[in-house]
Amino acid sequence: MDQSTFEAPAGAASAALTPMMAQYFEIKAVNPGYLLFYRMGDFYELFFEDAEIASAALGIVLTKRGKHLGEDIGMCGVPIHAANDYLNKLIRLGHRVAICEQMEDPAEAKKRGSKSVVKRDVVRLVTPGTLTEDDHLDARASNYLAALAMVRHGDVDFALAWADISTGETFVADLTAETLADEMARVAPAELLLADATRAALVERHLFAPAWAGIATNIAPALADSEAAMPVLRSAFPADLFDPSALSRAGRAALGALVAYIGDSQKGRTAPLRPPQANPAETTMAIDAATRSSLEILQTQRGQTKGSLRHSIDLTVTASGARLLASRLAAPLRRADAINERLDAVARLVDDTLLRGRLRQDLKSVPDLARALSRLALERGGPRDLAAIGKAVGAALALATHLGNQPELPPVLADLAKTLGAAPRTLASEMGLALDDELPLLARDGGFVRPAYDGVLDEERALGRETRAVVAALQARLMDETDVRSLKIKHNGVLGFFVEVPANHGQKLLEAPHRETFIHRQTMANAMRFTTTELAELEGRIARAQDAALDIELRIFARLRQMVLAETLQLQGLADALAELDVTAALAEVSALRGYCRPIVDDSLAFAISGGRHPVVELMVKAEGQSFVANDADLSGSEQVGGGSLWLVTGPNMGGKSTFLRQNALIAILAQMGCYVPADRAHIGVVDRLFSRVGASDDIAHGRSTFMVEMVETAAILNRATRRSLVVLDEIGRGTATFDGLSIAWAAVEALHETTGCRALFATHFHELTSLAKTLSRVANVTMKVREWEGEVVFLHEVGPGAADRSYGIQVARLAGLPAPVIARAKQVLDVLEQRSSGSASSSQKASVLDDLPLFAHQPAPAPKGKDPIHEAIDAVRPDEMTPRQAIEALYNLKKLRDDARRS
Ligand SMILES: Nc1ncnc2c1ncn2[C@@H]1O[C@H](COP(=O)(O)OP(=O)(O)OP(=O)(O)O)[C@@H](O)[C@H]1O
Repeated sequence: MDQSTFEAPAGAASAALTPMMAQYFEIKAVNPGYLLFYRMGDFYELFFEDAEIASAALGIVLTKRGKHLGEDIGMCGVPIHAANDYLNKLIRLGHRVAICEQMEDPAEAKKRGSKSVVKRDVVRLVTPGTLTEDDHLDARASNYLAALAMVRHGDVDFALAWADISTGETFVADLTAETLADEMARVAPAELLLADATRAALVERHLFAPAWAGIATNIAPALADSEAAMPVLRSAFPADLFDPSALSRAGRAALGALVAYIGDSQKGRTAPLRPPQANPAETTMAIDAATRSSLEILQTQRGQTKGSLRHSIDLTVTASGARLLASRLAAPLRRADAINERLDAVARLVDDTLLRGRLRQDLKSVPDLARALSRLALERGGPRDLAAIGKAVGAALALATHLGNQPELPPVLADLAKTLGAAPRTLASEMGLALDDELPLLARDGGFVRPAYDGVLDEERALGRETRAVVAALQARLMDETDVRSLKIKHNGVLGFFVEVPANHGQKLLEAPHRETFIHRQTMANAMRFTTTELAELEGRIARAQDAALDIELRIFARLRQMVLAETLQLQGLADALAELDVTAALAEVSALRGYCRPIVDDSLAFAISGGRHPVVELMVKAEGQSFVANDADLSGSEQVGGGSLWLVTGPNMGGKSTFLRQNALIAILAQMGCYVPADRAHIGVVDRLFSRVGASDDIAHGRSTFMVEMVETAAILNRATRRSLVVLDEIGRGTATFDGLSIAWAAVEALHETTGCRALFATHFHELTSLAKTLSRVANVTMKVREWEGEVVFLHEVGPGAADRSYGIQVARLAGLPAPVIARAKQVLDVLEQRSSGSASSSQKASVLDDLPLFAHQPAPAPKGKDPIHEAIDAVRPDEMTPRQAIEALYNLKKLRDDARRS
């Protein structure tokens, strides 16, 4: 333990710093903004304000340790063995932590003088975007660190670079003011690096989303400099795989900042970043932030995975497969040939149940290769990570054999078989030979090398075991010599080996002749402890054997680690292949289990879905024992006719409009990510951009009303949608006065039809809009069918041609439990308004009818009484006065009345 002290010496001037305090302040000063975990023996201690923050956040005791400038120094401590949990909690709460370790043995420091302080240094900065440990990460989600850079000249405004250091994936993309928010929504980084000037420019241009404030880390402008970035990037990536000069200035600046920040946070350890993929969005379907949220692709609008599209189709069996599935869902493809290649692979596994089952079974035991590799590279890995690599390689080879035995594999599967088959076999065999079955988390705990792997290690271990036998023999001898039968040789961390006798025999050993042999160490309540020269020598031999064995094990660990790191690129490729195989098999599984169909995907402007279902609502409805009603949609068009078609969807609230709208957007996403779709048949001409505005949203944090948000989003659609886009819009114009709203909706439909020519579904309660179908050739009216029965509305959830004549809002309000007087009053008002708009009454008549209506506030309208025979029969029933027989008869009568009513 470090003997130096943190406290100012008693009586010293209050400003005097002990050497340790000086060291603390020095380290703290170069790591501003971080809570400093300052290692002292078996604890990380936090001081001053850090201690106050951490004790409040972690619920641990805040104590005092001496004074500084006349004030108490607050302190709290975190034991080393539990540090990970505390760290995790702090990071989740948005704190950043600098881990400061002791860089030498306290004995070393002592050699320099009794007052010397143990050398300490920060070995790692822990931030939300630089996590690598399994305890800190969600195994099934990527954890991106992103850097945003801006240049004020040239054609590119912004660039975003992002990487997951737990897997090495790295990307960089040029962005414009328009695409910035979309890309941020797709990447969803855990931490965003940006310089103050960039942030200010974004805020000024209303481009800084409020949510980014919570993940933003301010970096020095010099870090995001396009020139300074060049040497950083040249040394980070192999020249033959990546040429930084091919990037835009902004791209270089962003990527340079990202790499430099990662380097700094890992304090010299190299994260295994892969050569960056540039501009990944160029080949994928553009989906803006509002659409992602509206369609609940990766998470619901409440931020939960359950209930999202991902949750409903994720049948992957590995963590890396789950991460890849999520990134494919977030970025469906835009090229028909690439999509069809994926679909070919899925189709093969849909058809071959046996092969699919076998692959999935084998995949289940594949460990997370990419994350194990990353930890090893960052010197944070242990024996279990080595074993994971060996196991993954072994599994890859087995999978390659299953696949390789199959005739005529589609290209994607053939490529996967090739990559898997080329896995570095020696790693699997070496790890199998070297590593034991039960492994410690950390190499320094030792005991992980399998017996018979290393001759010298076996010898040292045998020596350790032998000396233990010698200890047993010594105990027997001492027992005989002293004639104390209860004498024991024991071991603890403080004394090492010692002889223990019960208290009543202790005196005997303190006296001649035994006192020549036994040296007193400790007196306990019930026992007395001694040592002997022989025992001390033996202890030295055991300790030396243990040290020697551990030393050999650590050298073996280092060699195995080097073997693994030498194959980094190949192992990363292998991790990708394993994830891709898992995703392909999982999509095939979901397609087969749920009766999805293979979509035809081409470059036409088709969008023809027969028997389409909503992948999430279908599961929910089925879980409630009901069946989901499948619906067709046909928005197909062509260049010749001026583009795609637009369906105006009318129908009652709760009739299933939103579900129908969303299901078609989700079908497009699933098809283009390379999955079968929930439909009987589907033909989709590739969609370049998807827009979906379904369900109200407001943005109070941004100071914009629901209507304002709606208009901003509608503007984005009208400005950005192309002929290839799919637009799904729900009730545009509902948030303002009726006529304003109607006019806006009317003009938006005309613009989509006449100018954009995209394929669109447009749900509305403005029934006036349906007359557009008469004048606009590619507009068609459909409606959600309902049936009315005894004043109740029954939703059929079926889409049929035509327009709804009513919204049934009042019936839905009654279902929702609005008080009966309110419902009755609403009906009266509706009747008057309908008469007025039908023009059957003169204006003075209408006014007087409205005036004559009893006002709800003064005189609640009576709840409507049942006048039909069923209600009358029920009213006539007096259960207390009935015999069982009469009750049965009454029941039969009621059923008969109900049947009569149905027939009429
Ligand atoms: N095709 C369907 N088959 C079976 N049930 C359905 C179907 N479509 C919708 N539903 C059920 O009806 C409920 C309401 O659907 P939805 O939210 O789509 O209605 P809506 O017409 O958009 O209503 P509102 O206009 O009030 O938003 C769903 O939660 C679901 O339970």
